[in-house]
Amino acid sequence: MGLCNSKPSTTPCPSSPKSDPEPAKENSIPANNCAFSARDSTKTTSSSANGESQNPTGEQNGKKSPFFPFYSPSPAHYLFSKKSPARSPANVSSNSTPRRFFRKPFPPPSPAKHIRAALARRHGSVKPNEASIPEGSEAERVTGLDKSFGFSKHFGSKYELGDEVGRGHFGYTCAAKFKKGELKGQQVAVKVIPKAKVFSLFMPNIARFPILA
Ligand SMILES: Nc1ncnc2c1ncn2[C@@H]1O[C@H](COP(=O)(O)OP(=O)(O)OP(=O)(O)O)[C@@H](O)[C@H]1O
Repeated sequence: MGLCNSKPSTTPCPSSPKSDPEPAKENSIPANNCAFSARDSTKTTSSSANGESQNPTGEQNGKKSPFFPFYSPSPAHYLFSKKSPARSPANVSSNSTPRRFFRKPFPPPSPAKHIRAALARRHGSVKPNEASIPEGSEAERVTGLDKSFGFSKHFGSKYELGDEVGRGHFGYTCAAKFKKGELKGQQVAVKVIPKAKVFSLFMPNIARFPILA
């Protein structure tokens, strides 16, 4: 399929019947200017007067594409055909990478661990931040800090809560003072995060868990 844009020549078109002894007349359309000349020529080459195929490879070249109902020069149909070496079972088994299904290296973290850790902290069976390793001289400084993050029941007995000094996304910050101990009277900032917000944000699946509610 195509349009011939060349000038009309005096040589006869191969698709035109050979039996026509006279050259094309002026008012007739020249053979080279005719549309679909390639399709017509395919027809003429693929069959002869005897009905036998003159072009043995013509059948393969003129094969219809599986995607288009007409002739396509694309070799795509060969890839999808059973003759294609890419589809042969021998090549599939020997050359292709075998399919392997790997297991996940680690299981996904269970929310139950967080619950168990919170319970352990609450009941004192596990020291808070036991796994953290202080580095160098920082160890001495860190030991003085209260790192028992969590939900302290005795907060009110330790600190005197003051005014709110600011707000964040998760909670608000208040000024507070130590009530007793060595740090008595020292002012600190206490960040208050409502329990409901913590569990709804970080652990939405166990927000209504009865133990921590
Ligand atoms: N030690 C402090 N002294 C004085 N003001 C403070 C202190 N800590 C926090 N604030 C005030 O509280 C505000 C909120 O502090 P916060 O740490 O909650 O901020 P944030 O990290 O943005 O919050 P979030 O993590 O919830 O998004 C701060 O913008 C600041 O104004």
